[in-house]
Amino acid sequence: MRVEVDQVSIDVHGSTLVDCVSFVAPAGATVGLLGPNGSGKSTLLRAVYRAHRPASGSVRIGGEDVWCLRAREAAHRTAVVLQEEQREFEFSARETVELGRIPHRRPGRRTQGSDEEAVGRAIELCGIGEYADRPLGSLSGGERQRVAVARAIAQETPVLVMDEPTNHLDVLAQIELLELVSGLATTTIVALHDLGLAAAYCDHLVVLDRGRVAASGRPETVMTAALIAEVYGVTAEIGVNPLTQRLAVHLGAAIPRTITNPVVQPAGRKEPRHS
Ligand SMILES: Nc1ncnc2c1ncn2[C@@H]1O[C@H](COP(=O)(O)OP(=O)(O)OP(=O)(O)O)[C@@H](O)[C@H]1O
Repeated sequence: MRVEVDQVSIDVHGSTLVDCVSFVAPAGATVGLLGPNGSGKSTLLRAVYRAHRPASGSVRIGGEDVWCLRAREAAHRTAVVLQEEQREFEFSARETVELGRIPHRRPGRRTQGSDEEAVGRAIELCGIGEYADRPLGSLSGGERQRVAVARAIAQETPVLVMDEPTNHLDVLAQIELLELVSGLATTTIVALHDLGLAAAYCDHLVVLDRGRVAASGRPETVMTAALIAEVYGVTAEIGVNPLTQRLAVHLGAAIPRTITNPVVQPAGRKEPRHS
């Protein structure tokens, strides 16, 4: 299902955290949302999964504005994996994955066969069968993260929103997760910090810088040394990974900042991150 983010601006306590952001995630695409700490990725994602109403602009999923959908309809369209999920730690991993089926249940109805199938499939896809019956509180951060992904997959939505899902994961688990996500038929919007993984596994990248889109497009066009220097302030070289033939990002060093007397900046003007 296609996701259209159209001129979305988000204000919190009088500050504009996301400023007129637009992009389209075609049906089935994996879109990587990049940007330094505090650039507005999580805030923008909250508008996509209908947790924060934008001050202006719209998010349309399958052509419908998410704020015109009832909560249940929205939960049928979008599943979410957040950075640090607060869950009931006494629930088992399997019970946590079963929570993904709640939007599919009629009030008062028991679990159906289709629920069990979806949960079983998600547990297998995410490789969590070994500890499916252990309480969440006894699992490592990485294991809990996989359970959160399995819960979202069990929800069987056409759209998946993930906020830094590779946190806590070892290198193998990070690669497995991105291979899994990029292979799903769902439209996925995923906030990532690892530029190499984003370039290698996403179909489209959107780079935020201080709440605005600094670049958007296919990884080959977006992921340039100039963009990384401008947005992150780090030297970089872009190449091809000889093992995978995918795009590779080699990071160099921090570019020294030149301080240009911030005291005399006119009100409202943003100081360049680097010069
Ligand atoms: N409720 C709030 N009140 C005030 N400022 C906020 C609020 N929520 C977020 N911010 C600020 O908005 C900016 C964007 O935050 P956001 O969490 O969206 O960034 P991010 O790109 O996801 O960052 P990170 O990569 O560190 O997770 C930050 O400077 C943050 O401090």
